[in-house]
Amino acid sequence: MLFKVEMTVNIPLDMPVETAAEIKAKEKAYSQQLQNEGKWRHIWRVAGLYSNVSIFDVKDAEELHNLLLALPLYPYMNIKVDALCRHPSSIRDDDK
Ligand SMILES: O=C(O)C[C@H]1C=CC(=O)O1
Repeated sequence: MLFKVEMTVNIPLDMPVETAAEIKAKEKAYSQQLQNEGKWRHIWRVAGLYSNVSIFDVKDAEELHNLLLALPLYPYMNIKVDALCRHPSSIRDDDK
């Protein structure tokens, strides 16, 4: 199943810079692992914001839920999820 996920990060202003850098490095490694596994299919920065729009390709909503809760930045994120389905005009074979 495909899901569009919008993540907005709000790191507390009083978090030490080194702590924030450590969490961000873990987040990057986890994100790239999921991208390599094909579960995190796309990630785009929303220009001007500490937000991304991502497409996840997972078995079901429960798998997505578990992946999102494991994000190192999860405690500092607002997350919005929308389920996607194939558009009838799509020319791509992998849009399902
Ligand atoms: O920077 C972000 O948008 C938040 C998060 C998502 C992937 C990653 O490496 O960091």
